[in-house]
Amino acid sequence: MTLPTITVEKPWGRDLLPAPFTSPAGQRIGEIWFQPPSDLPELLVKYIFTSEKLSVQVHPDDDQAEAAGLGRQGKEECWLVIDAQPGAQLGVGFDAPLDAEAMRAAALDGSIEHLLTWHDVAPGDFFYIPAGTVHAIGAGVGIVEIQQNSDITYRLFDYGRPRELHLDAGIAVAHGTRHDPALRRRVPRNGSAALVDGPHFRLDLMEGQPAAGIADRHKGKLLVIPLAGMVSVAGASVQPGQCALAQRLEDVDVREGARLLIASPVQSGA
Ligand SMILES: O=P(O)(O)OC[C@H]1O[C@](O)(CO)[C@@H](O)[C@@H]1O
Repeated sequence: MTLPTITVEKPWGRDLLPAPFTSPAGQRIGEIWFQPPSDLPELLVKYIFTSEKLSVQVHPDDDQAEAAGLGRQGKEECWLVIDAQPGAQLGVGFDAPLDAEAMRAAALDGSIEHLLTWHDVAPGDFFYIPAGTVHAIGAGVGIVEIQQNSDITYRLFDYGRPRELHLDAGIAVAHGTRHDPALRRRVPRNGSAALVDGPHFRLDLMEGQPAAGIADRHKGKLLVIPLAGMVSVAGASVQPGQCALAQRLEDVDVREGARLLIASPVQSGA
């Protein structure tokens, strides 16, 4: 089953989207969401296309989301860069430790942007962003984002745009620390790679038919996100730019040379 999409306007989005996406005239689209199916509600897949920086922001974990009365899921997310203009960057974690008071002051005067660790990025760069990591996606990138199905973003700084900030809530959950280098990597141009192994979901990049071992990681329903080439789920073609629900990995057929991401939730206790 191919998931329905929602196009989301964003002040940092683009007037023109890369194929196969199209932007309605006069709208600045920043995100394409694939509506989570009712029988796999834990994960949300988005494409993100930027022309300006996103807010400097942070997300809560499961316990913090629940304590705030915002649902049972926090928001851990990960990004695979699929296109990047020269000089495009992602800001993740801080260069040096920062306490809550200094973080608040830096958010208020905007200097927080310069305290983040900014990474030059290219297609194939992959980042896992645990809840509590202060981050900002930069201008001129295209990203596939796989995240817990939660829409809780606490904005700490928004470059003066007239959107709501969430300083108290954000600083309460933000870690004033560096991003763990083990949580980022450049994935190979060819071949398969296990990208995320919990705690909330598993994510694999696959080329061609599933390699041995992948079936052990994705035992139940999964989301299929083709990046290039011919992929089908239960006999129905799924194109790059689409996302489909598969009942099981055996239903996914991948033609030689095709590349795709597959994602499945980690059930608690699994
Ligand atoms: O508040 P902003 O700047 O629009 O950013 C929100 C977006 O940022 C992300 O958390 C990515 O960092 C998206 O999942 C989310 O939709």
